[in-house]
Amino acid sequence: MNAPLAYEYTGASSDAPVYELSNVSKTYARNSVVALENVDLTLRYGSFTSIIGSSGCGKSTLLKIMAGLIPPTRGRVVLQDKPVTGPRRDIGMMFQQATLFPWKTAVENIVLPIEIRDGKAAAKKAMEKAHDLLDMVGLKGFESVYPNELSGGMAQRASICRMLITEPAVLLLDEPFSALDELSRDMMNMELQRICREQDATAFLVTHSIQEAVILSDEIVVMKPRPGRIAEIVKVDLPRPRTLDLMTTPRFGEIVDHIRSMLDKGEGM
Ligand SMILES: Nc1ncnc2c1ncn2[C@@H]1O[C@H](COP(=O)(O)OP(=O)(O)OP(=O)(O)O)[C@@H](O)[C@H]1O
Repeated sequence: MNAPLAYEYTGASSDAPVYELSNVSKTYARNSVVALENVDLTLRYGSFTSIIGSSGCGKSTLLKIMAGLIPPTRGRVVLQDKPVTGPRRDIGMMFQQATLFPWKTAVENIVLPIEIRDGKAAAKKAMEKAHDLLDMVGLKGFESVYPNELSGGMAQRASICRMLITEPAVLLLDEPFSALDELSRDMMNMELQRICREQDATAFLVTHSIQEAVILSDEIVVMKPRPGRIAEIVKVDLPRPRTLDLMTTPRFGEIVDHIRSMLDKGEGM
C-alpha cells in the first residue's frame, strides 16, 4: 500500500495496559503441534483489537490462553496486574453460537452467571440490571421469551447482555457473529462498537473477516502459521465512531488491501 500505516494514532484507547502477554508459546503435548511461538501483545484500556490469520494459525489457542482456559507452555499472561492462571470474573467471553439455555427465558439466561457465582438472591437483585441491558441491545419486551423464539441475531444480543452482566474488564470474542447473515452481522458489529464505547470495554476479537476487523478495531494482529506468530500489528486510523459508510472510503480500502496482501503472500495463510 502507498501510505504508511504507522502514522499518528488517534484510537479510542488510553495508554494504560490492561492485558500484557509476553513471550507466550503453546505446544500441544498430544500431537507436539507448536500452535503459538513467542507472542508478545499488549491491549490498552478501552481499545478494540482483532486477530486475523488463516485456519490453524493459533487464534483460538491464544484466546483460550488469555481466558485462562488453557495454560501456555511458556510465557506470561497478565490481566490488570495479576497473572492469569484460570478463568476469572473480570473476563467476559462470547462464542460463535449463542449458548443460551433453552429452558430459561432471556432474562433468566442473562442473570445466570450471577446465579452461578453468587446464588439465587443475587440473581434476583440483578434482574433490574438485566432488563436495562436488554433495553440497551434493543430487546425490550423480550425479557420473558425463550431462546427458541429469538432470531439468531436476537439470541446473540442476549448473549452480549449475559457477558456484560458481570461487568468484565475485558471482552474476549470468538467470531461472535459469524453464524449471522451479512446484514445482521454489520448491524451487530455497530451495536458491539456502541456497547464497547458505552462500557469503556477493552475488546479482543477473533475473526476471519478483514472488513469486520478494520471497521471495528484500533489495532489488528495479523498472524502467520506453523508455528503461529505475529506477522504484523496494523494500526487503524479511521475516525470514531465508525459507521458502515466508512467501508466505501479509500482509506478503508487501503487498509483492507494491505492486510489481504499479507494474508495472500503467505504471511497469514
Ligand atoms: N486441543 C488441541 N490438541 C492438539 N492440537 C490442537 C488442539 N487445539 C488446536 N490444535 C492445533 O493447534 C493449531 C492451532 O489451532 P487453533 O484452533 O488455535 O487455530 P485457529 O487459528 O483458531 O484456527 P481456526 O481459524 O480454524 O479456528 C492447529 O494446528 C490445531 O490443529
